[in-house]
Amino acid sequence: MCDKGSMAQYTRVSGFVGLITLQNPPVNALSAAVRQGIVDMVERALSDPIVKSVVICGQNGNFCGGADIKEFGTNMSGPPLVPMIDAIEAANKPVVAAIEGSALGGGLELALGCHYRIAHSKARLGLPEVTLGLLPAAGGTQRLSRLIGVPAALNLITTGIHVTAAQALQLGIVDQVTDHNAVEVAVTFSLSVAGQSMDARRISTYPCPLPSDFDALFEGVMQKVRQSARGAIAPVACVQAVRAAATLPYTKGMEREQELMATLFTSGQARAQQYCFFAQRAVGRWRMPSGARWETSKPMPVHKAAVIGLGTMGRGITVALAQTGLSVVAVETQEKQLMEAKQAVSGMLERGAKRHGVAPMLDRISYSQNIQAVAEVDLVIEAVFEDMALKTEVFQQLSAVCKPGTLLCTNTSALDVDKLASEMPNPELVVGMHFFAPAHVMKLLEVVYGPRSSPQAVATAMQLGKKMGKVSVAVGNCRGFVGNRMLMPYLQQAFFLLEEGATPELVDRALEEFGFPMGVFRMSDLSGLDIGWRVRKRDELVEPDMASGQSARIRQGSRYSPLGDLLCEQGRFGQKTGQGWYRYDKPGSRVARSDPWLHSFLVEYRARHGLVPRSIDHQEVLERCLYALINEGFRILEDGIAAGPEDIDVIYVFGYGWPRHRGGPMFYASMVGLAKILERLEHYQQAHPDVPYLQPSSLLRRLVASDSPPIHRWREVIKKYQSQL
Ligand SMILES: CC(C)(COP(=O)(O)OP(=O)(O)OC[C@H]1O[C@@H](n2cnc3c(N)ncnc32)[C@H](O)[C@@H]1OP(=O)(O)O)[C@@H](O)C(=O)NCCC(=O)NCCSC(=O)CC(=O)CCCCCCCCCCCCC(=O)O
Ligand SMILES: NC(=O)C1=CN([C@@H]2O[C@H](COP(=O)(O)OP(=O)(O)OC[C@H]3O[C@@H](n4cnc5c(N)ncnc54)[C@H](O)[C@@H]3O)[C@@H](O)[C@H]2O)C=CC1
Repeated sequence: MCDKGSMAQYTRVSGFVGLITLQNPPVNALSAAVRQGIVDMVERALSDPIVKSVVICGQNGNFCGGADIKEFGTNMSGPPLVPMIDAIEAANKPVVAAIEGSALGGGLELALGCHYRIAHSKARLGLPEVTLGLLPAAGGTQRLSRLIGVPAALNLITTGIHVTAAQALQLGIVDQVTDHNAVEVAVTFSLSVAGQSMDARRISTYPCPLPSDFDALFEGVMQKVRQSARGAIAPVACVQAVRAAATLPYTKGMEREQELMATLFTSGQARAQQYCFFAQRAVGRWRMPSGARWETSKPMPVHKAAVIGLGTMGRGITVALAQTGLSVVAVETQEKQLMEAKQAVSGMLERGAKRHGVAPMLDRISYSQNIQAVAEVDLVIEAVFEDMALKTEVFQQLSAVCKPGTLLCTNTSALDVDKLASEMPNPELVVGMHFFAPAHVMKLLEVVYGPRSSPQAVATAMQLGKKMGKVSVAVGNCRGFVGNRMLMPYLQQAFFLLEEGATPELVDRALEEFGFPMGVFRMSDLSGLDIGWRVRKRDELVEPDMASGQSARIRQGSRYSPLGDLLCEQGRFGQKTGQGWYRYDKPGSRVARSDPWLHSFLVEYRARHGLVPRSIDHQEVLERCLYALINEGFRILEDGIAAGPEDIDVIYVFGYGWPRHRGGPMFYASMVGLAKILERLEHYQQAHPDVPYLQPSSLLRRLVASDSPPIHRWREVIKKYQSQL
């Protein structure tokens, strides 16, 4: 017997079992139609006298990815989840969830309403609502706390992590894990408990086990989430909801869960985080200005890869490639570096393997000092010093050594990828693969294409990035690509603010309160001040100890702050030298302390240049630093370097610590209001006419003139703008 009409299919199997299958590909999200289907089919199964038990599963080996996130911004209709799940729990016939694939968010809440949960060994379970700016408001906070206890529930709900079936069994979330067909196992099991009372299986009736150190536990977790979430409200609400589970009867706890969800549901933070969810997926559907795009570009197979240069980046890239299962040839010319790299790579692989309970992939890597060793690889990632002449030489050697068709990638952070390609016999095989440090940890990868890069080369780099677990974004070739290019005006404004009266502490505090894990000066100290100094020297911006007065702060016709150069001249390179914008107890130590020397230096510097310090507030810091960065984002869109605002936002959230609950710089601009951003940029530009970065971009003006359309409609305006250029 079978009813295929709705988005929850009903079949009677094994004679007496009502099997309800959710059907909403690709993840069986609980859309209004699916919820209606479940309500109808559960009612049907429970009222059918022949049916003794019920099994709920998902189509195509995937239980349920939770509520349909696309519905959140709309007028939601259809049956609500809470009464639907309550009705399942109240059923007088056993209801068993057969979990294959994912049971996430509302999907897991649905399973928690069932009397038993049987999971396939490859299944993943979790309550990831916090990552969408929400909390599990279909009873998830109340039932999970009762089922697995408060500490474990807090961990799952405040982090949104997915657990494996084995971990879920250990925690007590599922009753059984199987390597066989989970639906068949669930059907057989459901018949074995048919006719029994389900009173002891209704989680909502369980008492919530209280930990002995109750207050200390909640205080500790609250402190932790406040520290790591930096202004995000969802993790705090999650802790409050679990606390309600621990202190209130179930119905009161449910009321509290709903109350907290109501605040989150309509918040800007939830909109921002849900935007990020879809933006992260949208960047995979890349396109190039030539019209080449993801669907029509076939990646080349990559089984064996090489890394050239085993410094900071090369080591991380080697680890990431090996962890993906590829064979890696790692080449380093300096013997000492090679020895150190071998040790470092092995250490990273062993630590990673221990964390994930797998074998380290040490035997996947072969080391060499000779570039001839890469003859048979499918793809090379070059990570030698940031020097165009050296990179050109290495690429020429690679062209001679590698088999035909090998893809040649550079990890340059700012050099001209197209210029490098133009020196090669096969420029179509050259792309940038710009990883972020540490390369085996950071999620972002910018795949940089030039006008000569073939779509196949871009597709291959994008696919490899995905396999490596990276969020890969295809971007055009320009100085600094997307991320580092936008960083320039941000850093510049931070320097100017110091000249005008701010301190590194004040600027950093404003940015950290905004949600960055580190302010611009603490971050610069961590990365090393010498990196920017070297770039500025190459750009001929650095002048030896200049005279005082205005002209000392003008370079190439624009305002310039030599503050960073002056620190470097003193050997203050940041954490590695124990001194930078802050002081550190010793070189390499991480705790940044206020430095009286730096404050006196700033006072003396301002006096020398006739600068009268003024009081600067957080608002000005945010507007000057962030709006200048956003303005450059608009220029990047104008130039076609990024295909859309989502690409920029994903780069900033995954590579630069932009707080996810603020959606990324371009989304943030849309929330602040484009007219306001334009007005403030015009205001600051009038005050600082010698700063080109504050000159509002034409695209920003155009968008404001078009009544500031919502962010998902910017692409239309950009396209029109570009066609008129
Ligand atoms: C499931 C995954 C792990 C699969 O991963 P993968 O295979 O890699 O595929 P993807 O590329 O990620 O996805 C494929 C495709 O599917 C889309 N998609 C995925 N999940 C969803 C989803 N849940 N909804 C919609 N679409 C989804 C994805 O976007 C892709 O499509 P594309 O974008 O076109 O490429 C992985 O996908 C994943 O992790 N998914 C998300 C899982 C998740 O976060 N689930 C939680 C969802 S939130 C939830 O369940 C909420 C609740 O439980 C609470 C419900 C209560 C709601 C009631 C509201 C009441 C509020 C009261 C307010 C009152 C206000 C007032 O008073 O007025
Ligand atoms: N360090 C960072 O945070 C980031 C750096 N990058 C880029 O990655 C590249 C490498 O940077 P780092 O790893 O920081 O440099 P690094 O200085 O730590 O390492 C470079 C390594 O290349 C080796 N090398 C030099 N010439 C070689 C050759 N011909 N063959 C083989 N090995 C050679 C050197 O001996 C050294 O071990 C640069 O282009 C840099 O701009 C990109 C993103 C972030």
